[in-house]
Amino acid sequence: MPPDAPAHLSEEQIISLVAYLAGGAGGDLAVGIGDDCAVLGGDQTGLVVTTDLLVQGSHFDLELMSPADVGHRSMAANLSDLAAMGARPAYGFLSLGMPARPTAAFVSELVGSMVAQGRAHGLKLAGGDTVKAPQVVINLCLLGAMGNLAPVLRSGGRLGDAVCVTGLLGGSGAGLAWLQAGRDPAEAAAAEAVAAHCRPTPRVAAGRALAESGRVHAMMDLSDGLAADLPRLARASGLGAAVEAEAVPISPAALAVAPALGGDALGWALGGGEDFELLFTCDPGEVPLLAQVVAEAAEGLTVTQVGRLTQGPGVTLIKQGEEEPITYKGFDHFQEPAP
Ligand SMILES: Nc1ncnc2c1ncn2[C@@H]1O[C@H](COP(=O)(O)OP(=O)(O)OP(=O)(O)O)[C@@H](O)[C@H]1O
Ligand SMILES: Cc1ncc(C[n+]2csc(CCOP(=O)(O)O)c2C)c(N)n1
Ligand SMILES: [Mg+2]
Repeated sequence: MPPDAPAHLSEEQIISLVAYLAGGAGGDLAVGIGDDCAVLGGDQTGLVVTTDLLVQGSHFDLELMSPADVGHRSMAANLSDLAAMGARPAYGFLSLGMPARPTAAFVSELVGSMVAQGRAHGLKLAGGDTVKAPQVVINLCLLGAMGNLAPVLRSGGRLGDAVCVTGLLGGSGAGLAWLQAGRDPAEAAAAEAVAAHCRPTPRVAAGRALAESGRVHAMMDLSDGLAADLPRLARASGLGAAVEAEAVPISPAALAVAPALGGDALGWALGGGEDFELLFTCDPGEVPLLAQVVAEAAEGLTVTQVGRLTQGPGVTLIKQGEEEPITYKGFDHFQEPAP
């Protein structure tokens, strides 16, 4: 253990410790721990690999959503990491843990929805593992193919780059808050937010089109929220970033439920997580062209410039002209609750 390790670790500190123990990329591993996917080299050149573990109570609550929703979300979360590299989904491996006495209806709903979401993006389920577990746990490992394209990494950002996001942010966090407040998911005002949370759309075609354009410098997907994910992209690029609060494309779905829940729509947009939109950087002059590329690839999906890459250090939020360090927090599994 490193001598300066704190007693209790955050999610990010755990990953740093694992990366320290595992050692970095090299040899036939082109990109190891630290990006959305590992990038294989040597005989496996052109393949990227991602894996995500989803656990009842941490990532989904089967009291609040259907097994089909859980299956869809699990596959979407993983496909989103392939999208972030510009990869084409290829093969999936599903490891499933379930309590005793699982029913055919439950497995059909969960896995059927997962397979349908994968197939819609060209992915074939090719294997996995099944065990009894105290609660439902789902691990997907996906392989993506780059073809003749180089994967778009988090580390390619350049000073002065425009920082852009696809789509709208905050809908998923708002939908989760609605469900966790015990509100009726069928209520019209919340339908869009609940759908954003239960049935997110991974931006596979947009990610591929952005990679194909050759004009994107760095890219990742937004799983923990802009407030957590942009610092990762900026740090990987050796830079900082500034975000204009007024430019953040807050989802109308989040704005619609905020008053009823006493919630903060900007907070969901920056820190709610699980929107699974793409975050990318490019020359500021290329934003309109890339917006067109994305709109054509993904049925009118929008691109919004939310800020720029700076010398740093760190990420600042510009609110009504005032620049301050970003205080919104993204999602961390091991975050201690506020005292
Ligand atoms: N237990 C672990 N062992 C090895 N590598 C890990 C472990 N946990 C995370 N990583 C690696 O650390 C990096 C960041 O992981 P993380 O799960 O935060 O990925 P992400 O893409 O930021 O999030 P998401 O998977 O939600 O999109 C990835 O390269 C991932 O493969
Ligand atoms: C029951 C329940 N509680 C909390 C959340 C919120 N949540 C869980 S994981 C995550 C970020 C991405 O995860 P990871 O970093 O593991 O990929 C977020 C925002 C949820 N969806 N369901
Ligand atoms: Mg990711």
